[in-house]
Amino acid sequence: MNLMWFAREINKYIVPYKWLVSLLIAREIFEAAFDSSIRMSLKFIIDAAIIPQNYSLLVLILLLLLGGAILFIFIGLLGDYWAIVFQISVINNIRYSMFAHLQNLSLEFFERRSTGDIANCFSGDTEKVENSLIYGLILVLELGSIFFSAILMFFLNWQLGLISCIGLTFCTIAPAKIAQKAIDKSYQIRDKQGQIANVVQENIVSQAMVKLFGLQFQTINNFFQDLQALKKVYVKAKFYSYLVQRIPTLVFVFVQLAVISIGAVMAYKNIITVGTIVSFQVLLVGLNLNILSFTFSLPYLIDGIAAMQRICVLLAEVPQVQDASDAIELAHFSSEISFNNVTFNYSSERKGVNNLSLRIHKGDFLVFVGHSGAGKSTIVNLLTRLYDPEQGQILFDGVDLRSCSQKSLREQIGLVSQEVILFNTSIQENIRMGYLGATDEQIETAAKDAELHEFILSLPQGYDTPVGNRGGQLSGGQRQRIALARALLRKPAILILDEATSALDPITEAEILATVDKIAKNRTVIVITHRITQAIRANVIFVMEKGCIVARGHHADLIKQGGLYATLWQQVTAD
Ligand SMILES: Nc1ncnc2c1ncn2[C@@H]1O[C@H](COP(=O)(O)OP(=O)(O)OP(=O)(O)O)[C@@H](O)[C@H]1O
Repeated sequence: MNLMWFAREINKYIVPYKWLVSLLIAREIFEAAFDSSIRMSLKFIIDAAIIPQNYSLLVLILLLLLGGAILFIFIGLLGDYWAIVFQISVINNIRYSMFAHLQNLSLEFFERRSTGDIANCFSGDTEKVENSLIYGLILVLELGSIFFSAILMFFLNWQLGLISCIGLTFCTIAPAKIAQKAIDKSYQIRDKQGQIANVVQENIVSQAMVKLFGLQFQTINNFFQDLQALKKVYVKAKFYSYLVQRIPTLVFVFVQLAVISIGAVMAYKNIITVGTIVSFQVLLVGLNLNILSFTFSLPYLIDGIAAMQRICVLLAEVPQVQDASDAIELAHFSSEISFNNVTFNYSSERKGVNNLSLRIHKGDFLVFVGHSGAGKSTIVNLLTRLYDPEQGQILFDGVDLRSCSQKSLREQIGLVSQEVILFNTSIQENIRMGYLGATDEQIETAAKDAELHEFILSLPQGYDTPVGNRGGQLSGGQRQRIALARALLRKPAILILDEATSALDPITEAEILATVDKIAKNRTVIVITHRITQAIRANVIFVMEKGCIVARGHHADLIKQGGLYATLWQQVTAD
């Protein structure tokens, strides 16, 4: 059983709450000691007080037990409170570490791991770890009680104590092998549950499509298959878990039987007193309860270990794009960005760009055109360092992007993409995400630049108007303008529009492009587009095909060259 591994991992999150752990352990020790003392007191009550008729000793023992019981209740309640504070502190510590780690992971990770599965690490997995903490504490308590009982058993009679201890050892060793299997299977359950969470999440966000395409039957059927797969793993895992739970109790029945028989014979032959055999039996009955409670906790611990393994896998993810330890802060963009023989592929099947070289000068208005999948957005991904090139270099004013901090690069870039991400908060707060330190006046200026201000003022709640879930209460054009205002709030040296207007109607598109033209005067602007008519405004056009730049120049030059650009232009103008 990976108990030691689990203890080591969980310990990292427990360290700040060591004082709570000490209090909880002290409570466990007290409770275990008191529990055993009650069982043991019978020997003294019978052999030293009842049989010799020593009334004052009997009263003294009972008073001591009463005092202990009052303390037991008080410490028990206090311990429950400490345990609750301990659990939520440790679990929140794990959640915090995971969340902070996620913020540093590269885009590649979020494309590889499903959202529902990641979310499941925060809810389902942490819940399992939380349970394992609760039951882990019970386990420690029961182990403490078992330990105290074992000492008292030796004290009462070493032969019977030895038989009991051998049996107890077997009770704990026997299920260890199965426990490892149970943990492995439990890990698979957690994985399957992550997949199911993802399916549900995906289904909720794509309800419009499910309904329009009549996919209800198909999705229900697929979901049923997923549930069946979960059931298969679940039954196996839980059966192993329950085996781990059952074996100690079954073995202990034989230990009890052996002790009763041998103890009864010894008492019959006057080798031990009646008080000893009664106390021993009470200890054994108590021990049985301890073992029941101990084994009841094991499945929770198994689930917790599997969940912790998943959490550790997530925490072990290494960001593909990282700042070097000696990363430098980029100065304000002053001259040029150059791509020198850059090659990048998302995977062996997914080609990005191939041996690509280009220059972007300060103040340029560049447009990248080309068919879908030509690699236009990949250039933006590389320029913003969402990915690093496999070969070649990207130099920003002569500094390799790999050697500068991601923050100092991204601070200089304002990006508006086709898919606008808005948070379910007010218009003002959505714009503020562009620069958290912005004043209300700066937000207003950005909104004016994006020609959004008048529209916002026409709303009853003005800048405080909520945008709704994923900006659902606004039109596509309004969402794009918010995204533009957000990008402008950063006062970016480089403004990138990646298919930012592709989804808009021609009138809204023309309005936004006119706004961009005005803004472009003091900036470097990069436009990625399918719509070749937008290229006419550029001072340099890059034509892309299959990850390469196949032509570059002004509109008139490219038309003269007669390649892909001219063909695309002809197609559009012929329409
Ligand atoms: N995140 C990603 N993971 C894997 N492959 C990707 C990813 N993004 C793009 N690709 C692949 O890289 C290639 C270039 O894609 P890219 O998005 O750069 O093209 P594009 O010219 O911008 O296309 P479009 O105009 O359709 O947006 C495509 O084959 C695409 O399938």
